[in-house]
Amino acid sequence: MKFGRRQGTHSNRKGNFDPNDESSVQHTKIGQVWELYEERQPELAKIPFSTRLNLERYIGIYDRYRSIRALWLYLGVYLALQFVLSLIPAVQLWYSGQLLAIVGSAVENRTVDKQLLFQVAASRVACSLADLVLRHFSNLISRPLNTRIKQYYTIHMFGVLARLDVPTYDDPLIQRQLEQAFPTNSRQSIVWRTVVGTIHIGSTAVMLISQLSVLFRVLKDQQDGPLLALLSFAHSLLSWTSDNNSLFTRVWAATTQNDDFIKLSGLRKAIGDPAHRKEIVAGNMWEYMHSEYRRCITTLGEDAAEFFDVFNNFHQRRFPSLVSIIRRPIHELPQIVFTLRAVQYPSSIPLSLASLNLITSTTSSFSNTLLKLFIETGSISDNFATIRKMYEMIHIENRIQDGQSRIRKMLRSYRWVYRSSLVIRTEFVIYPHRNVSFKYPESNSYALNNVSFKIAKGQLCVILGQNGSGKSTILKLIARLYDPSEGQILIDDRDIKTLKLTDIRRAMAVLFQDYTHFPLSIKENIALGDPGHSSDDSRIAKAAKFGGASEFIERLEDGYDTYLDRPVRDYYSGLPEGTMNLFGRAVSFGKIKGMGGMKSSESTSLSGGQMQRIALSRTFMRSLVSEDSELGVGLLLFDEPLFLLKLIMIFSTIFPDLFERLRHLRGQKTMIFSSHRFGNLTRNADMILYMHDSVIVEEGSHEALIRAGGEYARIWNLQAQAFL
Ligand SMILES: Nc1ncnc2c1ncn2[C@@H]1O[C@H](COP(=O)(O)OP(=O)(O)OP(=O)(O)O)[C@@H](O)[C@H]1O
Repeated sequence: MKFGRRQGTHSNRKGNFDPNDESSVQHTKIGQVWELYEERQPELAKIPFSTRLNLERYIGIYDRYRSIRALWLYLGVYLALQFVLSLIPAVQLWYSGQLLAIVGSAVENRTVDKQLLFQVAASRVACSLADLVLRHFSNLISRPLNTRIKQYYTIHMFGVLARLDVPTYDDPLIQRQLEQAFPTNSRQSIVWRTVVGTIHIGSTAVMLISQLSVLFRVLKDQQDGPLLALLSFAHSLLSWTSDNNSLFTRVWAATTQNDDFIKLSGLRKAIGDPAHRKEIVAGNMWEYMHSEYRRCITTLGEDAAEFFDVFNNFHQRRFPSLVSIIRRPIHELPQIVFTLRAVQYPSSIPLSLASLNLITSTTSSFSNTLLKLFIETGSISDNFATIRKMYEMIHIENRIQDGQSRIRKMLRSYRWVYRSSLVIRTEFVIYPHRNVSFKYPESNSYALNNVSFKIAKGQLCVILGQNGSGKSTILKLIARLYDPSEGQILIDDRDIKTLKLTDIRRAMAVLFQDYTHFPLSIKENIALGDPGHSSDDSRIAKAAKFGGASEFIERLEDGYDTYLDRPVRDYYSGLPEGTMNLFGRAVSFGKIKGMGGMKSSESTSLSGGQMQRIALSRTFMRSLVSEDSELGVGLLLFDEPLFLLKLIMIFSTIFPDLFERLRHLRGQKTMIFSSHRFGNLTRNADMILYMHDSVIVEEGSHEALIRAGGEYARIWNLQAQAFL
């Protein structure tokens, strides 16, 4: 059998545009690898400012910026500087016109007004110095402006990201918008780029209008002045249209379905990623990978490149367009007009030469400015749309909607009932699942199918079942990471959806199977279990002790301050260690690294089990809250915690009464374990839910299930002895 890619299955998920819709999308194949899809624009939309500006959108953004008051002073000065800077070319042009007048009168009267000439020359020098100084100040101001805007924007985006729940965050549409609005490696924020771009468009417009009016005044009395100006402008405009192949102003996307290129990219990624190094070396994979890499590159030739490189080559290979061919003779026309005029009226040569020089230099700077203006207006409206999206993202509704009832209120009422037994702090008494069914977003099959069960307060429940049977999903629904597609989950007879999410989350501690480590210190990693006590070192140490992590943490060089994966990389110069530099000195970083306290490795390796102990300590940190808080953790959820299960297995053989003690230690806390393992844990569980294919097939205590003689009993008899 040969594996193959499914053909013709373009995704129709939300947010993907359909490349088969040829009426709105133009498809171009760029070489063997890349497919470019461009949105067809109505002709009118290619003209900047032709589409209606929706002012209300921008006013909304302005309102938000009003809150950063310090910005406005900087911005005012920046604007004033840009305005003055945009007038300087017109002033310079005016002085050039004065020079032209001096040349004209010199030709006519054979005398030069020396004083005026010096004045004009000095003024031009002054203009260019003023330009230099103003630009310097403008750069000085732009730095703090950029930093402040970027910081404001970063905090905003952190908030946007932090508040999203699991299904919302996982939505590919949201992911794409986040990537767009929150580029990770850009030095300038899109907001600052847009502010600068908008100001630049304004100042360019001022510059063009002021230059044009001065040029008109200077040339209107010159012979052939208007004609020469017209020809030069025609050339500038044509050069803009013929160069306008750029992708800047269009909506486009490029993809590839080329197997060799995809494989080549995968191989390149794998070889450069330290995570794969162990397997590559131990599995002796490098020879195969190298030969495959070579084969793919050889097959694809020049096309084995990223999109922009291939796209540029593609355009360079194309024959010049008709417009760019016509552009060449038009470029020479002003010279031809000047030559003809000079033959006809030799005496006018100096003046015509000066006008020609003035016009060509002005129009070439015009054409550049115009080109930039067109590009910027095209991309600026996209930028505004992106910024607006970015601000609106704070209003993205989480898929999991918050409830209104405070658990604290429930607690009070229970306190009243249980006045005599104040030990009871949490009232997470029962967790019934009522006919719950659930499908993951974007999935067509049930992960849970009509599941019902009931767990009483303080019970130890073990959910058993094979891979993919739905165990973790139950825990995720109890933690309200997702909501059931059908049915209800009740806590103390209240629908979990009506309870405040913060209260639910505060009242439970979860250790997920696919737990993660945050790129923070070990101390922070544990403290995040209970952020309210993050500066309480003794509590963190206690949690680490419970989690079985304290011993190895204390042995680490930096102890609790160790970073497992340091999020900030060190920078080194590019000279390779062990080689000679230009002056014959051996390149060695040893001394520098020693002085700077830089480590040879930027990550500290721990074993899988040790990693799990840190995650377990975080869970215990959370459950310690219950010891001195009014609303403590009442429910502990453990998703296949291998380390904990192993510990329980070992200790239960040494201390036969372990489960009694656990029960006592646990107090009123309810515990739910998801596990594959049959053993002491299941034997001592108050309740076992045995799952198969998204359904609970058996339910009860160990004894009851053994008596029932079903699947649980069968597997217990086959396997359990090994785990005891
Ligand atoms: N995020 C997800 N998106 C789509 N489907 C998912 C997702 N997570 C799990 N599933 C699917 O839901 C079903 C139940 O998965 P679940 O993780 O609950 O199983 P499990 O019993 O915990 O398995 P394991 O013992 O391997 O952890 C599986 O078919 C799985 O493929």
